[in-house]
Amino acid sequence: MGMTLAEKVWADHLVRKGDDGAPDLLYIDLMLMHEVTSPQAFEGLRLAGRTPRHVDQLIATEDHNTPTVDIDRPNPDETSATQLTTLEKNCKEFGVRLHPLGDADQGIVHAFAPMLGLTQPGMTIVCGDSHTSTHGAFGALAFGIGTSEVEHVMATQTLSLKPFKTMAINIDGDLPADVSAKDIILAIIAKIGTGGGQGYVLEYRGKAIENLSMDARMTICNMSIEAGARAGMIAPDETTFAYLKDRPHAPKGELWDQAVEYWKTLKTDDDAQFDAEVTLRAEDLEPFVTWGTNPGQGVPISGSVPAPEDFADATERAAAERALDYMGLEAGTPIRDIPVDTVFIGSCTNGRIEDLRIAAEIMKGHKKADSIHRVLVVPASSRIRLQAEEEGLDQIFKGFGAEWRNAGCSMCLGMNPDKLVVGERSISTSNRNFEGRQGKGSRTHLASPAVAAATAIRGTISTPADL
Ligand SMILES: CC(C)[C@H](C(=O)O)[C@@H](O)C(=O)O
Ligand code: SF4
Repeated sequence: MGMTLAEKVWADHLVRKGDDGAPDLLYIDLMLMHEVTSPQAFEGLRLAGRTPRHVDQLIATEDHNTPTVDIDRPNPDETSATQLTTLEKNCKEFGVRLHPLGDADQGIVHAFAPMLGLTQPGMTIVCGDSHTSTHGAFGALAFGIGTSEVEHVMATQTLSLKPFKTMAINIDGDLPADVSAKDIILAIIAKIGTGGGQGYVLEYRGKAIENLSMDARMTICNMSIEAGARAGMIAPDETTFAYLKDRPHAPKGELWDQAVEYWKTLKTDDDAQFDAEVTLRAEDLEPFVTWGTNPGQGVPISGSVPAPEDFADATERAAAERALDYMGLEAGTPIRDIPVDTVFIGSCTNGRIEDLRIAAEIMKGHKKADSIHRVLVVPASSRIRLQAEEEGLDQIFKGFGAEWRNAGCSMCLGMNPDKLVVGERSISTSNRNFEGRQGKGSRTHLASPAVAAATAIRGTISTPADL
């Protein structure tokens, strides 16, 4: 029987097969690191008197605790400053490459690496971060790991783990005009639930996926974790190769030709069997917005806030009740009637150049609604910021009344100065809307850059079609 893409990458990295159901030992090609989940791993190595086994297969950046304004001044938050100086000291001591704040290639860990051509088809890639699934957009087997596993990979460049089950997510047909990659993944999570992908690697397939750009594919794979999956993958193709060509760390010359020959083999065999399959019709999709406190509590923008009794499952009903209370929403309220206070365009889900272009195109010639307190536009990496400035996007954002920021995780999570205050409601292009995610008592609605931009103009949750 044939093999799926994930099974092929797994087999190509098998150091040792586990006996009688024991975990396999898997070789890890690349580990990405940031300031939050690396200190303990470095300390573990130090205490054991070890050094990294392949230091050239490790690379770090600063992204979670970094400010996005006044980056040349001392970090206003002592804990954040300590996190960042600790990473700098550790990388210096152990010889790990680091792109710190202020470096031309600094950025969110899941944005800077693909842009450097470090993320390549067929690789195994890990990071102490749950959105490492982003890199599966290139046909890599990429997944988040815990701090003790970060230490294990530093010391051995391997990981002990059991193979993931495989789930095909088929999306055929053509996407309607105002439907984006973010809407696809929010619809998938709403369909299979935040636990639907538990133990699986999801392979996104079908014409609608093949027609997507690499930025859009990264948006989809990024949120695989929000469906409970370990990883998300898309088979590499000409779109992938064109994105990677001539990037700093991509293979060059003869090595490029050899790499592309191998990369072309990385697709699921026609006779391969997935453990599960889910199918959505692209034509059925529309812009999606979350109403609740997990990424699965979302509805099409034409819908309304559901009532707890709409949920047959008792657990879901109780979760909906709690979510409505936390979000301060009434069942039956049309999504388009919900006013927001703040708009955040950024994160490793939707902070790339295509996302900024979409938002700028919608915001051009408009001003932010008077009812909107703040619009933050935060590029996912410094290179993206420079690219956006070359294209004049920053001028559009500033003319609109938005704040144009330096690269970082920013308001995606409340771990740096970019936070919401209690009760403040945002429309956010990030990937999590948990209670307190963007700051204590914050209320987050997840949506695409197009919906965020249209909402910034109208003040209530909107799509460009509403302008
Ligand atoms: C800080 C890090 C461990 C965390 C994660 O991995 O999810 C963060 O990136 C997030 O998005 O909440
Ligand atoms: S942008 Fe958000 S989701 Fe992505 S790595 Fe940073 S905190 Fe995590």
